Amino acid sequence: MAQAEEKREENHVLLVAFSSQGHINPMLRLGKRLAARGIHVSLATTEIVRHRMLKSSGAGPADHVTGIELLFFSDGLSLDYDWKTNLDVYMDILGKQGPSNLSALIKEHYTSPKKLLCLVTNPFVPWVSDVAAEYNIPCAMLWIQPCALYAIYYRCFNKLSAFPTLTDPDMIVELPGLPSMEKEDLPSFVLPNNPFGSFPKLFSELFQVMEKFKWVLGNSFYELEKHVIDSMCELYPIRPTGPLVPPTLLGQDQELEDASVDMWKSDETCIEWLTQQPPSSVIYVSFGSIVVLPAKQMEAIATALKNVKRPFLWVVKPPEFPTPDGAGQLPSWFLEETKDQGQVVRWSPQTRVLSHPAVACFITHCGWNSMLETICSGIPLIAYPQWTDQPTNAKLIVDVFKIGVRIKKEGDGNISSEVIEKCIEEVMVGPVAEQLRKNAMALKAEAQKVVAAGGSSDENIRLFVEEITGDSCKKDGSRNVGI
Ligand SMILES: O=c1ccn([C@@H]2O[C@H](COP(=O)(O)OP(=O)(O)O)[C@@H](O)[C@H]2O)c(=O)[nH]1
Ligand SMILES: O=C(/C=C/c1ccccc1)O[C@@H]1O[C@H](CO)[C@@H](O)[C@H](O)[C@H]1O
Repeated sequence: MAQAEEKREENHVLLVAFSSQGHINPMLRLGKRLAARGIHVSLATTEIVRHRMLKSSGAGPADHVTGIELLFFSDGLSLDYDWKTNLDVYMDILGKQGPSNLSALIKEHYTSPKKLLCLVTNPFVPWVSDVAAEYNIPCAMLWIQPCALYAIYYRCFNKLSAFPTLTDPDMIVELPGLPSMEKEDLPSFVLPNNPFGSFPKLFSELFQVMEKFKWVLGNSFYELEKHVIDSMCELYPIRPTGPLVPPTLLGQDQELEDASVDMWKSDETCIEWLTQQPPSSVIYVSFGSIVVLPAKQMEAIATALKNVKRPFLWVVKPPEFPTPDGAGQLPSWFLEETKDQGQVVRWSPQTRVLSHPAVACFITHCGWNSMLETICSGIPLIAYPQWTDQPTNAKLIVDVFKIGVRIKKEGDGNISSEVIEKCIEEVMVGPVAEQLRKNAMALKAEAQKVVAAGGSSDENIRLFVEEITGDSCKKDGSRNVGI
């Protein structure tokens, strides 16, 4: 047997991730923390990731990320398939083709699959637990959104609490460990008018068979979400092991190397530009890798940035599937009229941007990775959520973590530039801004503590490793540090 194969047999965990950067990177970072405790780790995802990584780096085959081996399987579709327009079809085909393709990959790469300690999956590929069962391997899930979302979906899809319906769309949702939530605060997938049917179906199936997952790990930390984490103890516990962000943001760069993939090439010139700006002066704006804002909303943000006359750095990622209505594009006047005020890039080195001393606040779509990176950088947020977990993440920012404000939509669903300007001023100057900054700095300090030796997330990882390697006497998945 070749040496690499021998290694795979011994103390090995296979992570399986959905193809988005925001799903793969927390998995890889969990992988690094397992590797630091002597586990051999590989990550399997779909072919599109290999393709995007090659495009972004222009380099040779992407088969390792700082010691973690990458393996790829087909999602059953061509690389240029327009998943954005056909989201439900995409999820359906992935759910049908993924299991057999992953199973074949495991057979091809592991001479004795049964010897794998564990498969770790994430919520958009829940069928991985069936592949694990086929080989009699235990399965864990890394929940890659706030624990609050885990609790909401668990209660909603097991019908343990009342949620809005077509006949009562405006009801207030009351759940243990969480503030009262209006429909604007709920994840879009639990709303009766959610247009993407595949996600409620996926989550409904997933949350009714949670016992397929021996462990549920979370990309969050106990001290950030203690009430809602405690509320799940009696139902199906979640063990927070995060924040799974680059070690530089946690003061751990000396002891831990980062593992992450870049699907888009970042424009490093913005760091140079940031260095020329006064401390805490720049408004950073980004809506992540997927959201494409309608032209009217782009116009409102552009107008607000120009009017506040403060330096800004705006990530405008060209839409993967452009439309003729100008969605996701800057208004034609913007670059010329703001050329001395700010910078626009197609993709930024976000974690370096957020931790740069010139950055004052972040206007964000509230993707959970962006939120954790901001928490670890200690700066306030301006929330402009769009879909999936983002509305709930915005609610947490404002009412639970108290580190930001939210841009409220008008009755017609649009946003006005005046409202955005008000939000910017609120987080930049005055007593509210001061309090938000204080709270943000306190959470940053807490985040550093939980991942350090003996911190709550570090302990949860230690327990998990003990249990998958059989070094523990108690294996019922219920132990959770902080509870
Ligand atoms: O210009 C950008 C915008 C985003 N990101 C990274 O992309 C991820 C976005 O994940 P998130 O969950 O916030 O949102 P998604 O893109 O998945 O909607 C985060 O890790 C960001 O640091 C980046 O590197 N450069
Ligand atoms: O990264 C995604 C992927 C969404 C997707 C892509 C293709 C087909 C279906 C769905 O979503 C982001 O994930 C983050 C972590 O779960 C989350 O916090 C962000 O809000 C999502 O935008």
